[in-house]
Amino acid sequence: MATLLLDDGTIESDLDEIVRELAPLGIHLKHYDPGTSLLFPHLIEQDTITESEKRYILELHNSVFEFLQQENGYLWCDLLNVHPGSPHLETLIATYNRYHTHTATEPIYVLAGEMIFGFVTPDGKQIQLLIESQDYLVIPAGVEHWCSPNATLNFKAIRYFTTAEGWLPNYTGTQLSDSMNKPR
Ligand SMILES: CSCCC(=O)/C(O)=C/O
Ligand SMILES: [Fe+2]
Ligand code: NI
Repeated sequence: MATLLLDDGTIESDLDEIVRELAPLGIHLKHYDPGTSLLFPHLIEQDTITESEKRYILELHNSVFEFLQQENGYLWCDLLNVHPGSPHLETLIATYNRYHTHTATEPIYVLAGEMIFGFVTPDGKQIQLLIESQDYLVIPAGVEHWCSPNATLNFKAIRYFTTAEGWLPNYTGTQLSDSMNKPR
């Protein structure tokens, strides 16, 4: 289940409260737990997944989540797998852990593991959202965010795309706030 860290150090774990905090940014967050992870438990627990295993997971996932593609007009999706042995892991982390926007919506459904997203609220405060398996997050085009795996470096998620080129980061230069790391 998702967890939200507010600028003043408050930690929210109530989904309705987190949804309320994210609403001014137009960010959508749901927790869909249709049991799809039971369709391929052994696959999402292993670090590496072969291309044919990815296709198998995507096929089963899409058979249950077809409504997401129909409701939102997603054109295609892929399975992102991050694990401690991922090639070019440092590059992937450095690519996305700086504030950026996309010209397209960034929808993501978490299959396993955790990922942290950072956002700037309309009043300029910075918040951090931890998403976990069965969380579905949709970041609207143009909304500033960064993202990074947590210390486990494990994350498997379905990424949906509404454009052919996918999510190209446009960096904004906003500095990550260190207010959360200051002693209280
Ligand atoms: C968590 S998805 C992988 C990183 C990415 O594509 C992105 O845009 C994060 O904001
Ligand atoms: Fe992004
Ligand atoms: Ni659940």
